[in-house]
Amino acid sequence: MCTLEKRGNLFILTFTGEDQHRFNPNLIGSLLSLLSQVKAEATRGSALITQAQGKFFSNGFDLDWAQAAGSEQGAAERLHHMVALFKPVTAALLSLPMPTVAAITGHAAAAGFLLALSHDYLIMRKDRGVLYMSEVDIALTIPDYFNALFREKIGDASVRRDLLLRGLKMKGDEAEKRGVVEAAYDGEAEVREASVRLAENLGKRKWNGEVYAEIRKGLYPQLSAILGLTHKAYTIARL
Ligand SMILES: CCCCCCCCCCCCC/C=C/C(=O)SCCNC(=O)CCNC(=O)[C@H](O)C(C)(C)COP(=O)(O)OP(=O)(O)OC[C@H]1O[C@@H](n2cnc3c(N)ncnc32)[C@H](O)[C@@H]1OP(=O)(O)O
Repeated sequence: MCTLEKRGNLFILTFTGEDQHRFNPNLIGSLLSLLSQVKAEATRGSALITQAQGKFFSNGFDLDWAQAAGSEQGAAERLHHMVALFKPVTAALLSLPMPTVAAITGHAAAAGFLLALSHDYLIMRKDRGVLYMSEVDIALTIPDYFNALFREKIGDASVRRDLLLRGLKMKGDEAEKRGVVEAAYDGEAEVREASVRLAENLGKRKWNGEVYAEIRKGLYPQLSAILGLTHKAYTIARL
């Protein structure tokens, strides 16, 4: 379940409840719909914070839903279906006309990590929660847009290797030290407060959202191309 709250200039998207916030077609659909609402209601000064309740930010795709297909073939088809359904979520975040912050107060695994990394800034908890790409441990290959996001957002090849090839469960301290997250704090409250502070400060710059989104897409050209995001040039003179 996910909800959207407007708090001044901030849009707060929350995965509610104490479960693992696993992505299945229902939750992916809700997420996409809320992101469309954020885009529609965006104004100069808007910013998005994505957060979660409980011990997980998100534990990735809902493999139980995939297995419920009742056969190996069916499970693979459902998994591929979720991969395809989730791609527009990444595209929506990459093209959102406002700064975005992921407030990671719990575990972010696989597609859950990808969702966090699709934000401009990641604020993480130190004392609980890991960033973890479990695919190598559960024998799943990595979809093209997952790889593109990691390649373009994590510059250090050894960090990408440790996450994707070693299945490292990276805690907040290390994630901050190795440049995967903007900052890490002890305690849930500190993460939420820091995320709001950062989002409000970014919002105060009152950037043109369309230009902001175009500059972001230009930062990640391979990912934008894989996501089917076109690039427009804007020449809006400062009036
Ligand atoms: C067009 C279509 C083409 C498609 C083609 C594509 C290819 C085919 C498709 C393949 C798809 C690939 C992409 C897949 C994406 C997915 O999402 S698949 C689903 C993946 N999800 C998972 O595998 C789940 C992974 N999660 C886990 O393994 C665990 O949940 C966890 C994250 C490791 C957490 O484990 P858990 O046991 O729950 O941990 P805790 O109990 O919370 O913690 C354990 C102990 O550690 C302590 N702790 C936790 N964090 C910290 C910390 N930061 N600092 C200190 N201590 C910490 C915690 O307190 C616990 O301690 P104790 O309480 O003392 O036990």
